[in-house]
Amino acid sequence: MESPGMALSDKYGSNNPPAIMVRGAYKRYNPHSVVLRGLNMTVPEGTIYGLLGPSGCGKTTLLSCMVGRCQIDAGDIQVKARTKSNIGYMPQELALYQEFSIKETMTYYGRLFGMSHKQIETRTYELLKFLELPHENNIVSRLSGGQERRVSFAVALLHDPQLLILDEPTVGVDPVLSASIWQHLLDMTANGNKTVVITTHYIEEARQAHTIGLMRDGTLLAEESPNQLLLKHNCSTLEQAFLELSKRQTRRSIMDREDENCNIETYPVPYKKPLAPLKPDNICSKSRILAQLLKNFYWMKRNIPIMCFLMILPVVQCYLFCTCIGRDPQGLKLGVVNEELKNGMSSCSSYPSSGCNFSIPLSCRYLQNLKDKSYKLIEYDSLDEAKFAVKKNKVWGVLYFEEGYSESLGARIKMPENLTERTLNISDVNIWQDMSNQYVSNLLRRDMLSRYVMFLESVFRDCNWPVAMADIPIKLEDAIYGDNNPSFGHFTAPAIISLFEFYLPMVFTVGAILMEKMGGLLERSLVAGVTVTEVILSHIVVQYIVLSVQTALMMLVLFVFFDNPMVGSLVWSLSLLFLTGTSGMCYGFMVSVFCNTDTSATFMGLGSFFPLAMLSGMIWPLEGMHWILRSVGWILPITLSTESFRALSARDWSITHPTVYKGFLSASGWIGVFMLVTIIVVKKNNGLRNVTK
Ligand SMILES: Nc1ncnc2c1ncn2[C@@H]1O[C@H](COP(=O)(O)OP(=O)(O)OP(=O)(O)O)[C@@H](O)[C@H]1O
Repeated sequence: MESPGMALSDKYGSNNPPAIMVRGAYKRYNPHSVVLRGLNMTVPEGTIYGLLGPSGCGKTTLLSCMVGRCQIDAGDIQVKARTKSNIGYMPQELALYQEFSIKETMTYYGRLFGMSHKQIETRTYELLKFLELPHENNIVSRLSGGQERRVSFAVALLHDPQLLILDEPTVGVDPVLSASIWQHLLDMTANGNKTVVITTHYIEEARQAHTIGLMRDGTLLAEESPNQLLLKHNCSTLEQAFLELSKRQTRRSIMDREDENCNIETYPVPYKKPLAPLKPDNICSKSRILAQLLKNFYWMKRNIPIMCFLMILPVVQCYLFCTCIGRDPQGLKLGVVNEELKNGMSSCSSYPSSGCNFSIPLSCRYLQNLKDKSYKLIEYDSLDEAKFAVKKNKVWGVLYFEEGYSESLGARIKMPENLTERTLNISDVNIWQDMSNQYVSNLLRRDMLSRYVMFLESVFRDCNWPVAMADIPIKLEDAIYGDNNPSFGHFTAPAIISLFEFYLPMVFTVGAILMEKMGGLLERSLVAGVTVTEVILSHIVVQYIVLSVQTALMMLVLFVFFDNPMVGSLVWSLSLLFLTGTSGMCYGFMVSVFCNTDTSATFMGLGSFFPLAMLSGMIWPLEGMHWILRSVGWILPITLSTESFRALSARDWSITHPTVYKGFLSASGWIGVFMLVTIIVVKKNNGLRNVTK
């Protein structure tokens, strides 16, 4: 049986060579969804080819394969306009940057096609006039649906391509304009140089096409000129002809199924090697990179609030981190039961705060020391009452001084020979604590001990005894690295900056790539000839500009305003941060090739953020983790770089120190891993393809 599309030129006697030839094309998205089933199609050069068929029959898929958006699994597609810049493609989705003005849109695509400023200007003027579009400064998102569609059409016509592939260009366009669009297409093809393939749902308007391909279930039912089609099937409308052919196809497939000997059409196994996609003119072109950069800057110009947010976010995070985390709690409440002040003795305020007198309540001097450290002391009459207050969470602990505390302490210090166990007990300060909060309880213990030593030293000083005798016999000398009184912030500041340095570029990259992927924008640019290399290069340029500002601001906040230690080489520190930022950006590329929606990217981003933050030794030293988790932690992207940054900032170790260079190696290694995975997936998907429509 003759297959439509196989012998078109014979049937029509057309001398035109084919501009597009499809032979035995098979395509499926998954095993249960075969979209093209051995389709044959011939588009003669210099003609309009109307591709008609019900929704879901595979028209868009076929056009996508023609322009290289996706690849067929088997068969052959030959497109005469070999390079992408000779093709004008209008996808079904609008695929326009909503924030751009019409002029910016035209400039971007014009630059992509290597047009000069003057050429873009002239062509934009012509197309705006012809398509009855509003002024070029209008923003795309503020146009009506039909106007947006016309802008999309104008983009496809902009560089006056040899082959126009239009997926439903007349949807939402009024009949008058639709007629003039068809007239324009007829004029274009009149001299036989330009070819148009067009899909439309308005079957009757396709009567103006030179050839009509009626498509159903992934094959062509017929491929004829409109008149021949009507004559052959004795119909007055194309719609009737299509119905007639559909009925025949349905009858045939029922008969095929009933006939045991019939070869039921199966998917070709093994697949033939798919065709290479249409190539751009070259892998990397200056004009296309410039166009990409231009587009990125247009985007930034139109999204100033987002850009400000991206700059301010790390500053605010660092500020909040330094002010909220790592500082000692202030004004903690402690209960006091002081039996020394009972039995008619007045309050602490009536006793001197110095002197070498053990018959006045020395407990008051110790308590004063605690008050000086911002503790709030609440007096209770009995120990039971005070302990109850701890249980009721009114105080964090209770200090108990027995009657005769000061005399017993004096006796203990002077060590008389008849010192009894009882005297020793009375000279103790008894403390009960709420230990449910590890950080607060440890802090209380630290302060109560250090303040006790200070108190004893002051007593020894007043009594003219050697002050050193009051201290425990351990001498903490000056710190070799870091501050003598390090704060938690000193430990975490390098981790915070590494974490932000990794995640901010990741978020920015995923946001930028997904925005383009989801709206079909990236695919339109890829069809227009942009290469993945160019997309990545132009993104890197913009990313580095943003990252430089973010890094400078974070460094200012963390190391200048909040004075966290930064004693090492600024050049190496910044280099390490940029390397970490680059690995974050590459991670972003990887996430964007795996994810097609914001939601999946958010899950992937969040899903990796928390384990990374926990396991990278950012909040807690790695030595405190279970050895298995510690081993995992060491190989994560920011662990070694954080350690390296700590070594640089707090210890001024040189690049030759293993801790420092391992950070650089780790960040570089991760860049390699992320990019390798990205490239593999991109190659597998034939570009940064979106599997959604
Ligand atoms: N990315 C994809 N992944 C999986 N299935 C897809 C994908 N794109 C299209 N399909 C399926 O392939 C079939 C053909 O879709 P296609 O968009 O090519 O049809 P169409 O003829 O252009 O339809 P319409 O006229 O409604 O645009 C549909 O069943 C659709 O669900």
